[in-house]
Amino acid sequence: MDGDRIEEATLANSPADEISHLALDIGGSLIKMVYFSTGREEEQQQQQPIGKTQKDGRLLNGRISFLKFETSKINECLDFISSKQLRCSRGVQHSGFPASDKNIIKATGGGAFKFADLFKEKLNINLDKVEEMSSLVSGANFLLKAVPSEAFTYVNGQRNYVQIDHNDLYPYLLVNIGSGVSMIKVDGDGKFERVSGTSVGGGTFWGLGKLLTKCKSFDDLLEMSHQGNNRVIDMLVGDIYGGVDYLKIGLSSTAIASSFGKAISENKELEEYKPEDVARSLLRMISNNIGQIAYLNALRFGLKRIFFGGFFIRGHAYTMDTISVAVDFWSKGEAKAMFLRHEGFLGALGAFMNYQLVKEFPNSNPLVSDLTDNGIIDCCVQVSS
Ligand SMILES: Nc1ncnc2c1ncn2[C@@H]1O[C@H](COP(=O)(O)OP(=O)(O)OP(=O)(O)O)[C@@H](O)[C@H]1O
Ligand SMILES: CC(C)(CO)[C@@H](O)C(=O)NCCC(=O)O
Repeated sequence: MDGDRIEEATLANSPADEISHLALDIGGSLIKMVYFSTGREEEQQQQQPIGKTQKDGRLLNGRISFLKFETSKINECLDFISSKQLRCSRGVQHSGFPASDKNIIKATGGGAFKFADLFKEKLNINLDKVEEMSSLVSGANFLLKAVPSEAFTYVNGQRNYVQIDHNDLYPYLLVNIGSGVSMIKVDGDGKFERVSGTSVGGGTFWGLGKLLTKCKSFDDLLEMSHQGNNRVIDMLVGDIYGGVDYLKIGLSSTAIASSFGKAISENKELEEYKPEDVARSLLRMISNNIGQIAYLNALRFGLKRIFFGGFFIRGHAYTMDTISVAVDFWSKGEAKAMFLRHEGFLGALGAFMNYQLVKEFPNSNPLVSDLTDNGIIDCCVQVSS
């Protein structure tokens, strides 16, 4: 976790950068941070992509960077902000952002309520709350419209990037798999409805996985699941049907009939199972379940595209594969599961969009297409002069 934070921070924020605006999504498990930083003034002058002052403000080049912290270690996040604030306050004048923004941070997620007093006490910062579902939606819409190659399908171990037609984006189902899962029908910019949710989500995988395998980190649990074999613990159709398929109801002998079902008949203790196999069955059970509920909601509203976000996915091949297969299986190939490269940052990005700074991001701006894998989107924002 620390490694992630430090690595991304170093990459994202060179000494010359000035952080001006920062937004947070403080969730049940993780705090996601998105911030805008500019280069030095000389660089700005050299780089102006459009090179002109707009009637109502000026354009600044910059980059949006992404960081995450564990919510249980919120002090790390406070320390990070506090260390950047010095630079930020110089940057406020330097970049031309209004000074009044200095002590206000846009924040979404439950922690924007829970930790508001802590931010005030420790940093003298007021959290300006942005509603969680609307943040998720504006973050997803921003990424889908602004960032080329943001969305992809995952089929047979292959990522296939999807070109999004801006005129044909809506409606879609957004499934955000955080600690819990929210399912949102999105009909346009700011037009959405949370149609379903489930408490069996990323927190369940991490919580149960930690108890059952004694692993120390989420990434270790994922890695374990990668090594494991779910057939050791899951009861398959073939286990019940003596090795044959049950094709009349569309189930092959290798389909899971009952997640963790073998643990009953085998009469073994937990210690007798390999943690890797437990992790694999757990990941499969939760991913399948989410894929199925997502499909049912897509069916309910006639939606063909389902975008999956949230930090549970973590770009993990087996997770994406299980979700894709579940959606494909239940929809008989009618609905498509799609994933997002900035999966975990939808809410934080949405809260950031609430500053209404980013004016220039469509594909026409060449800087935007320069998305790197280390958590930075170059962009151009418009500020009042
Ligand atoms: N380094 C990590 N530490 C903890 N959980 C992680 C980590 N990486 C991925 N996860 C997974 O991501 C989930 C949290 O995802 P996310 O940050 O999107 O949700 P959240 O905002 O914390 O939750 P909610 O929206 O329900 O409040 C965890 O429950 C876990 O399954
Ligand atoms: C409560 C939230 C929205 C907090 O992010 C999330 O954890 C969630 O959607 N949980 C699922 C709750 C339910 O719909 O059963």
